[in-house]
Order: sequence, then structure tokens, then C-alpha cells
Amino acid sequence: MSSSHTTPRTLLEARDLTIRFGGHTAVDAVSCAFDNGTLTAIVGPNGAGKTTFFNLLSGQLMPTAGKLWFDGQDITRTKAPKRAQMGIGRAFQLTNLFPELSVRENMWLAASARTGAGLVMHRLADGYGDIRDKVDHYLARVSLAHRGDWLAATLPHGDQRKLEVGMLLALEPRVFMFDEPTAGMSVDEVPVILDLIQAIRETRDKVVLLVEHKMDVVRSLADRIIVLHEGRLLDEGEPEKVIASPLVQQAYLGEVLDAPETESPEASA
Ligand SMILES: Nc1ncnc2c1ncn2[C@@H]1O[C@H](COP(=O)(O)OP(=O)(O)OP(=O)(O)O)[C@@H](O)[C@H]1O
Repeated sequence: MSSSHTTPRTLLEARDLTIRFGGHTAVDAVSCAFDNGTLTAIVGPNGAGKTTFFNLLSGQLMPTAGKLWFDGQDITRTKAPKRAQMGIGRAFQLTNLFPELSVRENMWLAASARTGAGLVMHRLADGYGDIRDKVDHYLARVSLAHRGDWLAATLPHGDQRKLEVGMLLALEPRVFMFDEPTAGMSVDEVPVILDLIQAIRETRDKVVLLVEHKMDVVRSLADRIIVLHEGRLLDEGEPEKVIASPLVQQAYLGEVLDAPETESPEASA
């Protein structure tokens, strides 16, 4: 393993990662390493480059300059499907779902993605019991066991988000990427998702990355925050310290960045 640039715990590392769209540099020489067993929240004002940075990590976009390593391998030019196969999994905002397939079939596709046992096998065979067990397991994990036969398109929005997270779990990646995982969910559904993310973090051998605007969610889950501003890495470190930093407060001027004092129980709902 060519890991002169990594520590043993580092699973994913970006070095001077940059992408330009015409004259606009959306991500500008960002360097950071993500260690096994950590959850990093990526925050920043609107247009800071968070989603673009995620796209560079998952392979939806290729960088103009810079390097990316996964588990000691240079994956800078590796395409998104291959990265997913290698263990970099991303939950998209509902675009991963197959609306005309059932919840169970969607889960099957995710659970079998690495084995190549496609949907036909699901319909035909009694074999593949291990995949069926996996599907049952992850359906239960996201509280959707009772909705296995529903078409994904007919699920309420909150359940679609749960299905999406369930599919990511079923891929069993080593890097979990969540892009505002609770967006559009009702207050009572949010804890299911946050508990799942917390549980992944507690396995202590995965990397979890979270783009998140809600600072209460960031505080409750993240070991570390990375702040992007105008495409650059503005600050990083332990959440309370970073949120309180004058530089970060300044970058958020004009947006609501809640101060890090103690919250009332209602405020964190
Ligand atoms: N394909 C593209 N072509 C041109 N400019 C782009 C493209 N994708 C992103 N940008 C620009 O790059 C900048 C960063 O966008 P990005 O969506 O990554 O920000 P963000 O931090 O995720 O914002 P938000 O919090 O609003 O989702 C913006 O100025 C955006 O307009």
C-alpha cells in the first residue's frame, strides 16, 4: 500500500482538491483526511462548495487539480460506480430510488450490488438466502419491514428518505456519505435517521461524512467539522470550537448560525 501520505487510520484523503467551472473555482485546493471511526460534518454558507466537494469525493465530478486517496490507493480518476464498489457509498436526495420498484426490490438491488445477483434473481430464485437476510435486516433497521411491498414512489417522503438510508446501509460501504439526510422529514421522523447515523459512527471502523445545515444535528453527531467558504477550507476541528470561531461566524454573516450556548430541549427537536 502506497501510504507515505497517510496514517494507518486514514481511509480517505484529499490533497489540494480543486474544481473550476469556467472561471469559477467551486472547490479550491482543499486538503483533509478522514480517519476510520470518525464522523465529519461539512458545513458552510450557501454556495460554499459542500455539494461540489461531495461530488468530487464520490466521483460524480472529476477534479481540475489535486489528488484523492482511498485506503492508500490513488482514486483521483476512478469513476463513481467503481468508487461505490470499492466502498464509498453515498445517499442521494432520493435520486437513488427506483420509484416503480417495491421497497423490498430497491433494498435487494442495494444488498446485491456487490455480488451482481440482480433483480431477476430476486424474482426467480429461492437461493441467495444471505441477500434475503440482509434485505430483511436492513428493512427492519430503517423501520420499513411493514412496507416491503409498497412501490417506492407511493411511500410518504419520510419513508422514502428512510429507504434511501436503508439502501446505503445495505451496500455496506466503508465510507458513508450523507447529504442533508433529514431534509424535508417531519420532526418525529428525524430521530430514526439520526440514531442510524449514530449507530454507524459507533461501529468505530467506518468513515461518516455529513453535509448538514442544522447545527443542532451537527453538534449531536459530529466528532469534527470542516467549514468550507467560497470553495476553500476555512476551518476544521472540534464542533464547539469551530462554530464559535470568529472567522466562521464572519463567513456565515447574513445566514443564521446559531451560537453554541446550551439549547432548550425544544430547540434541538
Ligand atoms: N456544474 C456547475 N457549473 C457551474 N457552477 C457550478 C456547478 N456546480 C456548482 N457550481 C457553483 O459552485 C459553487 C458551489 O456550489 P455548491 O452547490 O457546491 O455549494 P453548496 O455549499 O453545496 O451550497 P448549498 O448549501 O446552497 O447547497 C456555487 O457558486 C455554484 O453555483
